[in-house]
Amino acid sequence: MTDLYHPGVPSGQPIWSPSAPLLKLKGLTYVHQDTVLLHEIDLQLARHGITLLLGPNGAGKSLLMRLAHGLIAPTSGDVIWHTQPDMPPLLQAMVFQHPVMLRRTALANLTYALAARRVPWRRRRALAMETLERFGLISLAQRQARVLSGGEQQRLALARAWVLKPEVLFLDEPTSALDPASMRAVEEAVHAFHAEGTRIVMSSHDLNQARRLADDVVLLCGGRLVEHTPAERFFQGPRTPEARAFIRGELIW
Ligand SMILES: Nc1ncnc2c1ncn2[C@@H]1O[C@H](COP(=O)(O)OP(=O)(O)OP(=O)(O)O)[C@@H](O)[C@H]1O
Repeated sequence: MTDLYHPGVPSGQPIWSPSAPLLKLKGLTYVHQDTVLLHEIDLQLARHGITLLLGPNGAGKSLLMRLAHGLIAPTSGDVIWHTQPDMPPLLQAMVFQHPVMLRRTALANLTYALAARRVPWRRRRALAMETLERFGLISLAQRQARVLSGGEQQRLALARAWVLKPEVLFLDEPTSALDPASMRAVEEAVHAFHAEGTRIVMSSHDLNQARRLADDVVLLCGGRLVEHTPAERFFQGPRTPEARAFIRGELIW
């Protein structure tokens, strides 16, 4: 954690700076049964923006997000969130590729999340209904969440994240298997989160989507970080042969 401390300040006193990276991954490595799934990832993410994780199947995108989100522990290396001193940890949420819904109605999935956040019960229903409306789900409020279609569940998962007002949101391929209208709704939601100040990190296989959404792009391949570049530069003139091949639609491993 030493580099979160200003070198000129005695006794390691932390210096808060809004321009410092929000997240640093340092030498992040994840090994499962002697197989190295993530190799010494060094990555710094700015405080604001939308980061797209790209890469072929099995590149390690989900693993990277689960490690950063704290769902699993790295074998070695560090996940360092640079937050203001004396402030509570950042409020984070993650929406999975196949969201897990509670065995309750769509509405109750949201009110339950609000209860877990200790929102007073008098306010929960109104907040949940307002959010369902926003995500085009109001007509499904009383339907069991687990019988909703894949696209509806994705939107409900985003709505559930929305009511939590997270400061950081990880999205794991949130539009895979969605029809064009649902995909557009999810992308609008991503923009809305961003407009509310939520830091977004998401994975996708859709290069057009990455072009539409990304401020910066992280390309992973075979558990290694190949390139981390501002989105415009990534699409106009990627630095690495792997990134050039990936944009051409060629397989990279
Ligand atoms: N808990 C785990 N135990 C063992 N292997 C795992 C585990 N989680 C992920 N892996 C392996 O790690 C590699 C990276 O998986 P990950 O899900 O991160 O890939 P991805 O880039 O998100 O792929 P996709 O685009 O197909 O979703 C894969 O080879 C996967 O089989």
